[in-house]
Amino acid sequence: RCELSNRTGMDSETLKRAFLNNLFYVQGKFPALATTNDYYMALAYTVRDRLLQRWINTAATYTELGSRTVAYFSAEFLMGPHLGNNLINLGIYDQVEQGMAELGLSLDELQEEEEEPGLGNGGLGRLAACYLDSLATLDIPSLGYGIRYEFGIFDQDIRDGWQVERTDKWLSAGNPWEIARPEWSVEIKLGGHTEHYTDDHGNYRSRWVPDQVVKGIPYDTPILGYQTNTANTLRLWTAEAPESFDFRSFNSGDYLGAVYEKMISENISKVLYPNDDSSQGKQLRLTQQFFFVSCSLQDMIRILHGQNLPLENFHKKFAVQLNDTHPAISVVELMRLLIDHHQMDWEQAWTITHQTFAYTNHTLLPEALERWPIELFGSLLPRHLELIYEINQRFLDEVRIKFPDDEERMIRMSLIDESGERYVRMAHLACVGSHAINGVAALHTELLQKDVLRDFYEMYPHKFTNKTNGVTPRRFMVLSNSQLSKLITSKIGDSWIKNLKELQQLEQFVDDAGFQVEWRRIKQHSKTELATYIQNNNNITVDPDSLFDIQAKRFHEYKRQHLSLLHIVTLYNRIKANPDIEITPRTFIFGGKAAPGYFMAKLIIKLINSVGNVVNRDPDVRGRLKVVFLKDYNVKLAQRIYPAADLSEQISTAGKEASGTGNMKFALNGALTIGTLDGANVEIREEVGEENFFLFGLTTEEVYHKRAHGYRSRDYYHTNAELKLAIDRIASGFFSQGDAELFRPLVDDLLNQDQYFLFADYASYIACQDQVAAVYKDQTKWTRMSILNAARMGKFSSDRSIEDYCRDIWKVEPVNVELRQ
Ligand SMILES: CCc1ccc([C@H](C)CC(=O)N[C@@H]2O[C@H](CO)[C@@H](O)[C@H](O)[C@H]2O)cc1
Repeated sequence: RCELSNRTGMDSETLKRAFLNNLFYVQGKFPALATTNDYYMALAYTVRDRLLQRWINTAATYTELGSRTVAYFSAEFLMGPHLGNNLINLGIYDQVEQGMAELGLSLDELQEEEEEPGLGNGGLGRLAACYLDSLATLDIPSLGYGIRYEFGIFDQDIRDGWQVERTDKWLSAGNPWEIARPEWSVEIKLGGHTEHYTDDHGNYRSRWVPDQVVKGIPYDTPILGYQTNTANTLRLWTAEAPESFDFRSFNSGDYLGAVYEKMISENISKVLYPNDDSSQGKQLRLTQQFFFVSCSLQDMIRILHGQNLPLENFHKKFAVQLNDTHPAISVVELMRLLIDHHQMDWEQAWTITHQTFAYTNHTLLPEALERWPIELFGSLLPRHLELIYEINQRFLDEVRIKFPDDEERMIRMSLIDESGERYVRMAHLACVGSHAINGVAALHTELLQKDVLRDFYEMYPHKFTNKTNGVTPRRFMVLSNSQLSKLITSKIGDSWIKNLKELQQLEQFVDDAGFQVEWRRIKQHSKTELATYIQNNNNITVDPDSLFDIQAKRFHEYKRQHLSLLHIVTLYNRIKANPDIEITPRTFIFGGKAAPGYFMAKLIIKLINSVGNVVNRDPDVRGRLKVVFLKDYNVKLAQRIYPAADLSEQISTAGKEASGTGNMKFALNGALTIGTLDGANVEIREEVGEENFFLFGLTTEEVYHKRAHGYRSRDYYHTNAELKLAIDRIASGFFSQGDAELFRPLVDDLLNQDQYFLFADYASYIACQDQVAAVYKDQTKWTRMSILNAARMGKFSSDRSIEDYCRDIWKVEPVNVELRQ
């Protein structure tokens, strides 16, 4: 018992003792020799013990009850650093901070030591992480299933203004937050051919004879809820060769051959594809998707059997959410396992499959919709291709009945794209194989139903619902903005952390001068913290009193980072035209990675740094404008940025950003939003009130209309003097030491295509920004709007999103976990 108490006690003394114990017995170090990493590891293991107690009790409870479980299938989980989040959810952050201080250590510094698991690109991966936090906090039995990439999203360095990618060796110092479970390894097949035979009951049977077998090893990470005993599991798969050494080849002197299998297999979970929103169609990517899906489904069948539940109840036990099309092969793999491995008949297998899966679409961009060449697909997954043909046949029979004599529709809806080298359309497979389909914001779901998935909406209107995204207030408020959270709690208590709608109660203090001063002081504090970070990392001095205007997200032309650049150049031109002009001092802060192969996105990063080099040094500017590019934007850096923002840039072309989630995190931290009516901006504006939102730009309908009726961006260039001056300034080479060629591709694209309507939205954007500058001068008004923004963001908690999924799609109930051991 005392040993147990020392490993589960939550008071500062016990924690300190356990910490020193782990430094000694786990790290094998004593203070004189210990490195910061030793201290971090010792603390991590101390916290892990408290997690394990809840983890084991949770698993025991679920096993006993055979609880219905949500399985969240995602190729990406952008978890962020674990230490701080686990301290918050355990409710021991302050005790540990005090304990460490008493030992002469800084908890902040120890947190800095943790390599964040960057197992995702952006929005989709981070949403999965927020959802795991909410599932546990709401006591919903759930499993996250994905890939344990050896190398996550690349580390971004900036060299001479250009993005440079560095390998993300996140596991090099070990990972105290995971436990390997080799005992639950499974094997998956790849390649080869299929054979068909009649079994001794006269049934027509198929078998898959692979030409490669790979082992999948699960690594489990506990996901603790906030102030609850529930700790769910994130199960990530690593690929290994079944035999790590082939002695036969070795003995025949073929040393390379001896480890060839090992190398090939391990490549499968080697690295995350760094593309965000454009499918490359690489074989390894499909192999990765099939690998984790097959491992996960086999694992779920093992769990079912372990709880003596019949396979026929698979869909009763598990609700599987497909996080975009990346795991869509699941539909076929479950059919194969049920029919080929468990001799189930087609109808029953299909009923179970259809009722198990639900599909979330996260993007409208055509280039992001995955479709696999039949050739590639069939060579890697020959049995699955056969099953897809069968699924397609039966599906098209259904379509023909509902829409007779509509060949066009058949061709449009088929799982097979017959054009070119022929392709498998993964979004179609996901729609046909799922009982529910959802978009991630009201406007996005509407556009899916009206456009991208229109045929499927007409075929299955009952399947479609909207599930507006959300974010976890634990990491993005309590952990990353503790001062603001403490102020809020001091006014309305702390139950807002689990019931974000309660933030609304802050409205009663909106005109309370003392509260306003406190609110502004805390924002100022966060801005000063970020200013220090910028000084240390970018060697740029920024004024914390200036308006912090921030755009932090992946680089993509539809997100229009180059539109806010046009604003910066416009302000600069105004100053150059009249240095005494009255301008609200602004600090423009950018953060975000570009997919390594995305030339235009990388050129925009270069342009930001080039404009910064000139503007930040120009004496005429007198420090009134500063441009900062914060490198290596990730979850850890995001936690520094959201609390320090005055203005949140959400300026995508209407109809392009499915939802956005950064927009929610900025507003929850008191930033005001300048944005278009796109994605979740629409709902944010509805909640906070149009008078507290800086709206500009074309609506989705107007964009459709302009695109349909021939849009000539050059006309805007010729009719808007400030726009022309800004473009000419860039085109002249002024920001590139006179090299007019450098940014020509960007300028030419805007003058000739401008497929994202920057020029069409320029005037209204600039006018809106001038309005922003005017309001910022009235700090009382600004603070009032800032308080109202945060107070009215309750809807955008990922807890609300998860409650919607549980009610409408997963039909799953919370399970209460007692700490019995
Ligand atoms: C195949 C390459 C690839 C990789 C990732 C993706 C993701 C769907 C891109 C993504 O992260 N989409 C973002 O998802 C967020 C969560 O729903 C939304 O808030 C963003 O608007 C959407 O861009 C598409 C294609």
